[in-house]
Amino acid sequence: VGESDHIRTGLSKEQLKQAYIDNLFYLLGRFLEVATPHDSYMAAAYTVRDRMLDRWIKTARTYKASQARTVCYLSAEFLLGPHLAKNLINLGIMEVSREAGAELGLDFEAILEQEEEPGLGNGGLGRLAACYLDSLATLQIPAIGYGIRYEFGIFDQLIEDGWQVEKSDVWLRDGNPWELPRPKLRFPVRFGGHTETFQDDGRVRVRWIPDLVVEGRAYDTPILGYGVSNANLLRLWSAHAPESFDFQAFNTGDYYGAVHAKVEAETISKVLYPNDEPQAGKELRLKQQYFFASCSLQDMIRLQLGAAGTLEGFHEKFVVQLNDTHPAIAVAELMRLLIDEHRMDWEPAWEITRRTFAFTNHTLLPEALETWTVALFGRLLPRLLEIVYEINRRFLDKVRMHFLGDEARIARMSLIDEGHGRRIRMAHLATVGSFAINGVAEMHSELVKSTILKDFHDLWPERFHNVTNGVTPRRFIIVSNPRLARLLTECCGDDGWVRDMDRLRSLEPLADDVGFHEDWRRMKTAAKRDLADWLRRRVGVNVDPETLFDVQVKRIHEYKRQHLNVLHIITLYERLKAEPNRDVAPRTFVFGGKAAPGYLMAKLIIKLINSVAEVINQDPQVNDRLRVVFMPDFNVKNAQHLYPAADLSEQISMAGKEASGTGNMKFAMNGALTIGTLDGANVEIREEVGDENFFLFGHTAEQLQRLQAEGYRPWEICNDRFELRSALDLIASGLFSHGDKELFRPLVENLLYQDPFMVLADYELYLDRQTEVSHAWRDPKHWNRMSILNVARMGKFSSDRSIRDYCERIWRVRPVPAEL
Ligand SMILES: CCc1ccc([C@H](C)CC(=O)N[C@@H]2O[C@H](CO)[C@@H](O)[C@H](O)[C@H]2O)cc1
Repeated sequence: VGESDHIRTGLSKEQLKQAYIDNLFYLLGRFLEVATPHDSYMAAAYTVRDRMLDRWIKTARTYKASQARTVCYLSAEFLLGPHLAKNLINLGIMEVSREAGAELGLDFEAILEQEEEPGLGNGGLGRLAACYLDSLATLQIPAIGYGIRYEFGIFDQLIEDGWQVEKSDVWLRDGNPWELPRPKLRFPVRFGGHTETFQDDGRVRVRWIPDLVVEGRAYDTPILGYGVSNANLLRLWSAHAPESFDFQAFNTGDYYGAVHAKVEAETISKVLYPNDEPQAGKELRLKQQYFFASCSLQDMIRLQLGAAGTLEGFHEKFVVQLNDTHPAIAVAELMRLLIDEHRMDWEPAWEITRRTFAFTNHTLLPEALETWTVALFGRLLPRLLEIVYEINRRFLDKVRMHFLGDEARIARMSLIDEGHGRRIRMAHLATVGSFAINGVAEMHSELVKSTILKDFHDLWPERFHNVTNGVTPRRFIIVSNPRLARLLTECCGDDGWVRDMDRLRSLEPLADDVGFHEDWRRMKTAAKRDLADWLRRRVGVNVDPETLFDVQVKRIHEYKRQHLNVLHIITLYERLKAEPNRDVAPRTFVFGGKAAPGYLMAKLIIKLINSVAEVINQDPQVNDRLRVVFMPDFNVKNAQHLYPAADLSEQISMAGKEASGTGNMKFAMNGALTIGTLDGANVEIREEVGDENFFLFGHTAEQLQRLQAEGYRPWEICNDRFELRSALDLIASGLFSHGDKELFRPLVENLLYQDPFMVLADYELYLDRQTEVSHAWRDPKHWNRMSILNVARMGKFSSDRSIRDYCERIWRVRPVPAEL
């Protein structure tokens, strides 16, 4: 029976309908008439999964046969988003599935809405990992994503009385049809205890006697490429107790004792840490990091021994990308496995290790650079501490030889920060153990070399690279914005742009085509209407699709400066109150984003946004021209409603703080114009789209540094900026807090007397640029021209380009097409 006509792999409408009915029947014990929307979703998911497994098995067979060099992407976060629509697109069966669903009387949108998104990440770093998995499969690069199967992902965000309220994310409640448990694939991971040395045929070896051993079990999720047969693997580890029930304890009536080991073990993969920059430094976090690093390396060693029977050449078979410092412990763990478990000597083990790892840094914020106290690290991972000490001893010997007598440099470069209570610098461990280090945008990579890793760049300039981030056009154009996707395919003549986005340049000549402008305006307005409907249904707020949709969605953080955006809104409000007939382009401000639960200032900013919204939206004098909305629970699923509908994308971080940003790329790819600072990837977006098609404002990173060096006194800025003074006074007056002058005092005083992220310094420049935006909006022909040129010139920011860069510059891997 040929592939195509097999009921479980065929892609024809009839085969999909039959497969759906069969899955409803045999997997869910349901039939059409009684199936609930969730049953329908599960049956649809299994129908799609079968087609993916078919490709996955053939891919695995092809990779095995070709002994292909494999990229292993180690990340504590994978923000995948809902699977169904994305997999239908990548299989090329979205349209035929819609038809099949219609003929079966199914509500396709309702089925898609059913899916609980796997929120196994916080923000940029986790979503980037997901985009990269999509591009690795689409480019047919043999790759494995390794991470943690958190039982609870990023919290669901409710807004109650304007405040963020966190609800646990029970994403596995109704089962997950996209994963395959691999109960037999399990690895032991040790914690605590002590080490002891012993003689082993004339050599001193070390054994680690742990006082806790947990078991890592694999759960596999196929990741299918777009328009190819390759399906790669995402392997997530879940923690279990080797013995999940202690019968002896039970016999003695110690019921808690009976399940203690089980509970303690499972806690390790229980929940994602919801912090998006500041390091928690919690023991459980270190346990999580070591747990998945160890399971992943043990799995690679199993594959290597299975394929080659030796660990020689391990670094030729595998290249391991460390997604920030969260998996950096892997450097020491590979040494432990090679030396202690596979009885290799230090030197050959180190040669393999340092040729295996590459490290990506995603942030310059000092509080996000992870360090662990030697005390905690040593207590939890005694053998790893010994290995870190030895790596450090040998490394510092080299540094001493290179920089004779420069003890200050030695202290700065050491893996151990001897000050601050002796802490292990994970960024240094990752850097010393890697053959390549990269930042995530040109400006950021330069700052990595000139600031946090300067000493290492002085020592190893050849190891430092830049790979500017990218996003997958499959999810962020085709799934999110099918109208735009159709228009682009029409203009380009085929869908080649989906895998080669530079082809969108062929849109440029249409930037002055009146007819095309009409198509373009219709596409954008329809997306804005969809968002308006969605916001009415979900948030209960009415917005006018004819207004300028000004959108800022990202994690809430002071360096991202959501509060600068609010100051603009308050100033507009005051201007309109003072001069009701003032010519202000009607705007709808949309905010969204989660705050780390312990980050009080970020939570206060959410409250301020909702409080300002409450006053403005109820003010009949202005609410026809100003409307403010905070969209709750910003996640991948909800974001897909926003990117197509935005006219203006707010990328207003303090210059030098946002490593790259990726939301900026998603908005510009969907035709939004960007108002932004010279920060992260904004710099490159402006270069690509043309500075005449980008609303740049603000001080540069150098200018801000100089301002700070000269002694920055934010309160003085207010003295001769009346509107700024007035906006801050209005907040302090209690207007937005029912007269309570205390509520926002911490925020107002922070801005007036510290303002660490230079909000006041950039206020006037921002407002001036925003005035220009309003003028530009008044000229739809000009606006649409800029919008079309933005999309035409965003090819560089496809994650396919990023992955090609990694393959050529760092990983040295080549595509291995899987044959169906
Ligand atoms: C220890 C807690 C913690 C958790 C996550 C992180 C991430 C590095 C934060 C993050 O997501 N950084 C973002 O990474 C994106 C992908 O490269 C960039 O586009 C963003 O600029 C950067 O803030 C730091 C510290």
